[in-house]
Amino acid sequence: MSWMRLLRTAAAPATGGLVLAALAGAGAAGAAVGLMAVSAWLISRAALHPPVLHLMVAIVAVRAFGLSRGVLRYAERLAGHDAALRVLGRLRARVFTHLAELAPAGLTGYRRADLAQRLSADVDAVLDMLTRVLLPYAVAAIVGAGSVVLVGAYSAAAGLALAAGLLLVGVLVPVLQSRAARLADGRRAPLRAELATGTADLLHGLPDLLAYGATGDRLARLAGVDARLRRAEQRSSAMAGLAAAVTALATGICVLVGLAAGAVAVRSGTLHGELLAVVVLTPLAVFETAAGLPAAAQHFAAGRASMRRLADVLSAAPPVIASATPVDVPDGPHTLRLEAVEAAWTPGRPVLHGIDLELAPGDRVALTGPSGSGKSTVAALLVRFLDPTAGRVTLDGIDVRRIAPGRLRQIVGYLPEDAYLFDSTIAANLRIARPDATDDQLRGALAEARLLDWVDTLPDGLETLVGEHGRELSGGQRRRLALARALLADFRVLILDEPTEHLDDATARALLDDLLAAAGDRTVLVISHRTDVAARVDRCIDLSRRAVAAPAAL
Ligand SMILES: Nc1ncnc2c1ncn2[C@@H]1O[C@H](COP(=O)(O)OP(=O)(O)OP(=O)(O)O)[C@@H](O)[C@H]1O
Repeated sequence: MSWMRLLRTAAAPATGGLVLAALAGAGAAGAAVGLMAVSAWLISRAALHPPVLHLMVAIVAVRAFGLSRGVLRYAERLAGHDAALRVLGRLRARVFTHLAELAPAGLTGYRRADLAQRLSADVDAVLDMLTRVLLPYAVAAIVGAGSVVLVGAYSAAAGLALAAGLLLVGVLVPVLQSRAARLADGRRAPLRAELATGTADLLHGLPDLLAYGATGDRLARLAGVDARLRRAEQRSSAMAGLAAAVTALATGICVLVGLAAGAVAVRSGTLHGELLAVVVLTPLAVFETAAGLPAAAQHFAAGRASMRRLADVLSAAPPVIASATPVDVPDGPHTLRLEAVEAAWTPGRPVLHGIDLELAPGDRVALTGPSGSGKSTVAALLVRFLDPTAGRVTLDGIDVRRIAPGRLRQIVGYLPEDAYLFDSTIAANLRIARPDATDDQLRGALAEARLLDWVDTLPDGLETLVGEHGRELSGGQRRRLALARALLADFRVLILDEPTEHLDDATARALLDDLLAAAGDRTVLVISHRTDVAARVDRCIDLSRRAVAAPAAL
């Protein structure tokens, strides 16, 4: 998808509001030009001391232009921002939804901070594109054309000079400036992303960097990126200054040309002396409207770079595509199967080869194998984070590609090793699984996960804050809380990925026993390195004998 198509489709629903804003803006700028023209005539005419009644229409017009300018400017801001903020809201939701569709397999090529940047700053750029680029250009085009006709009607030469000055300030300078800004933005956007990811990396890895005394090196690298970014910003500011200078120069030249051409026309009798001030002063007001265009061109260059980054994310094909006509799967006991499955996260680099696996209702199966043998990939296939490149995954005999992903994930729950805990309360973390759960239901899930006794000792109970990434909890408590959340969701099939990783032996054994007891009659697939898991399950599958390196029959 091109950035232009993205902008067009994003702005299409707000066309009415944007047209209204452009008309109001043109009205406001036109009122400023009218105010200048009529005032110029009024002052010249009044100098000749005519009866005041001859000036009444002009006096009323001055008041009308003066009053309407503010009202119309307000209307432009209101309509323009209302339309642009609606576009912004819709676009942010669209980008977020697409990122959610891409996650997790489709996002491996992106860095988190970079994605956060796209979702915030790059989406915000659409607001600038509409209110600081599109509207100023529409307003300047309408008012510029009208003013050239007005001034040209009195003096063709002054009209031509105004047209040339407006083209210089509104088209030539912005085009040159946008070329320069494109070069600067080509450098600035990646530098900003590098600074954001580098800062996020530094913050996340601070304890380790401090431990190894490596902070200085990281800070120096970030300072280098910052310096390059500053230089790019300075170059872009210098261009803005140059554009402002050219605008001031063009305004002055137009006024002088208007004065010379007007004086000649007055002398030759083709222009009434009272109108000379109109020809000379009107361009001042017109250039006020055009003066914002070079800045608009800069916003355009920055906005286009952001829109390209968004178009790039939005063009990425999701790793799994939901069926347009999904098959319904009724509640009840479910059987999951992998049939001669091959899988790859990256095309051409298979991770699994010829895998068959059946999980019948109530089965307890352990999946073991060395690191990298594809255990988590099997889990990803079962919850359809990834589709097989060959073979199929079925639920009750139905290919999971024909089932709505949301429905499949209501039935099959995946508890990753690093299940995310939000920086909120215990209750809020549990209600992610079931927002309408009562406190009693939360307590029930905590009791099943053997965490209730501990929660009851806390002064704030369910309302206790768990800290960032659950930092206030021990490793075992974090796993149990994540398990309680999965139990609350009431998945019929539970996939537990390395539930006891990084725990000491005694804690790991107790947790594993509690996990399996809490799972009740659910189907459970435990992914684990631990050898003692085998004794606690019905069946044990060792992936090392079935991975790509050594494909073998089951
Ligand atoms: N989200 C992902 N994106 C890209 N490649 C991935 C992703 N997840 C896993 N892989 C790759 O797939 C291969 C198998 O990884 P997987 O995590 O399935 O193995 P594992 O047996 O679960 O390993 P571990 O025991 O270390 O967790 C690895 O080479 C890994 O790099």
